Amino acid sequence: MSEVGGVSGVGGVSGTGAAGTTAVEPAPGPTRPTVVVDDVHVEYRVYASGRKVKDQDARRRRGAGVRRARTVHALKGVSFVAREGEAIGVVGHNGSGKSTLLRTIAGLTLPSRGAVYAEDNPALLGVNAALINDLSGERNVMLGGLALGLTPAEVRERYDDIVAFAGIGEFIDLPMRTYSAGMSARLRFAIAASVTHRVLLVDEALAVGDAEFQRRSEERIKELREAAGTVFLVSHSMKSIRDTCERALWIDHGELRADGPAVRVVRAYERHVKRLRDEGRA
Ligand SMILES: Nc1ncnc2c1ncn2[C@@H]1O[C@H](COP(=O)(O)OP(=O)(O)OP(=O)(O)O)[C@@H](O)[C@H]1O
Repeated sequence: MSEVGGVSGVGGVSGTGAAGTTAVEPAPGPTRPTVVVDDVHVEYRVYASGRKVKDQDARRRRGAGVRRARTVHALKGVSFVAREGEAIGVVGHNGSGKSTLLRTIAGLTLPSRGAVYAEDNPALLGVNAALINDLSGERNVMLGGLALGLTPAEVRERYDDIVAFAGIGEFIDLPMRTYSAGMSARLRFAIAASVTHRVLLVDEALAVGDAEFQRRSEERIKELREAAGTVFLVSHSMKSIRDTCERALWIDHGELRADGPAVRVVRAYERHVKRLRDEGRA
């Protein structure tokens, strides 16, 4: 993370044993940062066709058919540091900015202000991963594997495991357009999870499978974490967040409302949702 001056130095805590004495084991410090999100703002420009202008002159002045732009401020000054070995859940209401946060960390959406510094190329593993619906599952495994930086030989080596993990049986020979939403999402997860990423971003993938698939994906996330990676998990399932992550971020209307132990953040978020429900606002 060369752009982050000074940040990579905060992980290690060096021993300070006095001369002539036995070296003192360094106290266990925080692990190395893998992602630094620094005051990130994301604004989308949304174009909508405006009201029809009846008056001809006004129409000419305003330009007939010119669409008016509106700005959606999806992230508003979000900052945090993620570290090696952490699994971080991201919770929040619909439209709060969770997917935008993941897309920004992955470098797919550019911040309008602020910056993201990441070690390695964070891989976004979501239901949106670019596969081609007219190709068979088998061709898509090759395509997805190559897109993740594997060689053709490496993809072939992992092929059977990927197909078994996705659990889509003989459908693997059929075009992906014949798959149910759950089947194609499981295949996307299986392809992306076949590579040990340093930073893995998972968007709702766990919600797509049955209980058995969810158990396997949670296990895989744990393995990736133990391989000293950092995993971000966006989910509306508070159980998945609690079972998989020890830390959670709560995004509320684009702002980071809480960052702390998953159990506490989830509890606070659930209380908030209940309060809104009680007040008839959710
Ligand atoms: N490509 C886009 N163009 C314009 N606006 C967008 C775009 N993507 C997201 N938004 C808007 O940005 C805000 C945050 O959206 P985002 O998808 O990040 O929320 P989310 O928390 O992931 O929602 P959900 O839980 O429903 O998936 C919303 O108001 C959404 O309408």
